[in-house]
Amino acid sequence: MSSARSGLLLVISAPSGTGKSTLIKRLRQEFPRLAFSVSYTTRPPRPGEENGRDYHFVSKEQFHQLQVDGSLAEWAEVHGNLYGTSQPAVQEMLNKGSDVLFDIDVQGARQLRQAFDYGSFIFLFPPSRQVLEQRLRGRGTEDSRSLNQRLANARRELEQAELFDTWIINDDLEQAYRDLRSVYLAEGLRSRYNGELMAHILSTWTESKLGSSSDG
Ligand SMILES: Nc1ncnc2c1ncn2[C@@H]1O[C@H](COP(=O)(O)OP(=O)(O)OP(=O)(O)O)[C@@H](O)[C@H]1O
Ligand SMILES: Nc1nc2c(ncn2[C@@H]2O[C@H](COP(=O)(O)O)[C@@H](O)[C@H]2O)c(=O)[nH]1
Repeated sequence: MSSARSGLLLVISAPSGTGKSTLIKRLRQEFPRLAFSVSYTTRPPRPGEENGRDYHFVSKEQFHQLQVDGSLAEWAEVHGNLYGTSQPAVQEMLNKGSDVLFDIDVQGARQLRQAFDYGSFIFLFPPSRQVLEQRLRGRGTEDSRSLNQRLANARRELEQAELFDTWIINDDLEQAYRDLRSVYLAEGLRSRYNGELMAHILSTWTESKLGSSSDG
């Protein structure tokens, strides 16, 4: 017997360059049921990024209007740009029963913790500062100002890792993916059954116990 459940919220945070997007991409390829919360940002697109798929790229004025309209479930200034989660888009995905994945910073995760009374909050650690810097440099997307800002912010973000339910070290990519996948599957299992179903099972147990005592 199964019961209806609303979608899961899977919130992933990490210092810039740790590998969130890389792992999220793999998870979404394996689990197409997993919807992605496409954020708004005032950051300019990087080569290869697509408006509406990676982000909704907006001006500061447009972002401000979204704030005023109350359309953002959370928002934050991250590495000098504004980022925010679309409240109506997330609501629509949850209403459809989709599981929703968020790639957001620690400030945003903190706000989502308050906005929703459930969800699985995952923090990814880079194996070291040196490796994080290598990955950011290797990605080749940041100018030196942005790179330094992202590295400077990393320490502050790591210091807030206690906010999260699960920590995963993204050293070996295969291992990190297996860990992330396991967390997602375990969350699905945890939310599959609700209190009503458990009460039903308990009630049948009580009845059969009464039956056996009258037999004996
Ligand atoms: N386990 C890994 N081993 C080696 N390289 C990795 C690993 N994970 C990710 N990378 C590489 O590190 C770089 C940064 O990864 P990615 O863009 O996924 O980081 P991110 O956390 O999403 O960063 P941002 O927050 O800036 O969007 C990429 O070039 C990616 O290919
Ligand atoms: N608080 C929020 N943070 C967000 C959101 N979308 C992305 N992010 C985080 O911003 C940084 C930088 O991302 P980048 O793509 O410019 O490298 C990273 O930590 C993201 O997780 C959001 O909607 N809200």
